[in-house]
Amino acid sequence: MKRVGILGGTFDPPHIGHLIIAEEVRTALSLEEVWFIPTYTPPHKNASQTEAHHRIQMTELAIKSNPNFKLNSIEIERSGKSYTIETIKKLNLLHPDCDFYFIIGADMVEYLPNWHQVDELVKLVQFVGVKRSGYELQTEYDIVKVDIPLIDISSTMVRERLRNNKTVNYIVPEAVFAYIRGESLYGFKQSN
Ligand SMILES: Nc1ncnc2c1ncn2[C@@H]1O[C@H](COP(=O)(O)OP(=O)(O)OP(=O)(O)O)[C@@H](O)[C@H]1O
Ligand SMILES: O=C(O)c1ccc[n+]([C@@H]2O[C@H](COP(=O)([O-])O)[C@@H](O)[C@H]2O)c1
Repeated sequence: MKRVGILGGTFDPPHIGHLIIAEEVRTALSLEEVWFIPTYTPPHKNASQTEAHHRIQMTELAIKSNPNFKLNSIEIERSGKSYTIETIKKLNLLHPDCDFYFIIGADMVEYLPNWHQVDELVKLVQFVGVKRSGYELQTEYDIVKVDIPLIDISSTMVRERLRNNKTVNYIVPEAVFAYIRGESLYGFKQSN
């Protein structure tokens, strides 16, 4: 069986935290690939203000230098609320040769009890949790924990910095920052 990690996310925008956790888990668990799956509408947040096509493009730019990272647009194509159980059922059907590992930060680990049909979901896919500042990795569910360096970066922080015209150089990959500037996303106005 091919061992494949999944990193689902709103990626609004993608940042180096996403790339680091994907690579740390990939190497720690000997996964062949990690598939980045942008949500259409995240189940637990307000709909993103950033159109899906921008989030897809930015995710593609973020992962392009890593041959083990792939973009999968299954949730964007499905539209509506991106319940993970629907995605996993579909992926299991489409890829019977793959064993999937769904990577989540500790914020999502804490939230797991509220996920749609979680008791069935945890039987269909192996969750992998990584630490995140301000959240506990403790859970009643049978997840694999991978120890990673703590990365205190979030898309919220990136959006906030851009709104205040602060640079996000090195916090997001260079090509993503160039895309944000080119498309004038998040209210960023280039002054230097
Ligand atoms: N710095 C980080 N450390 C660990 N996990 C992270 C980090 N950033 C994101 N993740 C995890 O990556 C997945 C996708 O995250 P998402 O795209 O929502 O980014 P985010 O930074 O959490 O966004 P926002 O700030 O808008 O909520 C989630 O499982 C989240 O927990
Ligand atoms: O299916 C659910 O109920 C569910 C609840 C919360 C989060 N998720 C998934 O977890 C991933 C991270 O979510 P987010 O919104 O923090 O980017 C993304 O793939 C979401 O679809 C899924």
